[in-house]
Amino acid sequence: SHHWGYSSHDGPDKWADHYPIANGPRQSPINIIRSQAQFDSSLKPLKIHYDPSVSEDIVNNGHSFQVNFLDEDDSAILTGGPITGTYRLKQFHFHWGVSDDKGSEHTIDGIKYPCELHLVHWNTKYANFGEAVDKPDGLAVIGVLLKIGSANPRLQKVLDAFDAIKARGQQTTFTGFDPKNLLPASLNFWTYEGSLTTPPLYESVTWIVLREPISVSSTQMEKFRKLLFSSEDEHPLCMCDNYRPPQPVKGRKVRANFK
Ligand SMILES: NS(=O)(=O)c1ccc(C(=O)O)c(S(=O)(=O)NCCc2ccccc2)c1
Ligand SMILES: [Zn+2]
Repeated sequence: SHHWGYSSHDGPDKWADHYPIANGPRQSPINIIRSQAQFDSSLKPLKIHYDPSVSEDIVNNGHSFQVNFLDEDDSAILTGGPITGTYRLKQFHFHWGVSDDKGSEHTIDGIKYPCELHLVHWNTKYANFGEAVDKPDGLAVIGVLLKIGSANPRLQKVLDAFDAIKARGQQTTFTGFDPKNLLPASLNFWTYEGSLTTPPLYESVTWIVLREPISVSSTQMEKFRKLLFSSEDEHPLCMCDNYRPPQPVKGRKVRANFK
């Protein structure tokens, strides 16, 4: 498939050339305007049960790095919130900026955060991730915003793996990691119907964006920026600004499970 990226010649403004859905009716991310979010008392609490033993490896895929999970059974699942049924954790990854003033995909009242964590889950009504990925109710992604503050010790194991996955295509084992430790204390969330934020941009994601950010220090962010988009034998390109800017809401409702 066509190579895409985040530079001026292959970045978000060019994605519609090969992925026309980029201009579709339910694209992500969006700017969440807090005053326009509607409290919905019918939203159930989010239930997140992650068995840490099913994390598998950490990979530099050339546009971010991701921690992959074994998803052959219901060891790491998401239920409740806006979704019906059971969704299995497939992977988590991040998006970040070249400086602390940008990097998140979702913005809150126009505020950009330096980084955003995405935990990708697929609906077990489908046989596997590949079957679910392009269905309107196929995926549920939890978004967690990171804001500059004290160093986050929960991120340390991830940061320590970066030397082994500096370049595109590199991977290393990454077992026993519990991403529940990356979540904030409160599971209050906004939710809306959206899409993948990278090509193929399928409109298959129920987005669940947590209201409470987690902390990350500037020093820790500098380590994210030492990763490379490029492979070992290419000219080194800093992996940063790997975020898509907010997309038109096109009449969609954003609901909140809190007032
Ligand atoms: N920002 S996001 O949560 O929307 C997202 C970003 C990247 C990816 C990815 O696979 O690289 C994914 S993914 O894990 O959902 N994979 C989507 C691409 C894909 C399609 C079909 C088969 C395999 C991968 C999601
Ligand atoms: Zn993402």
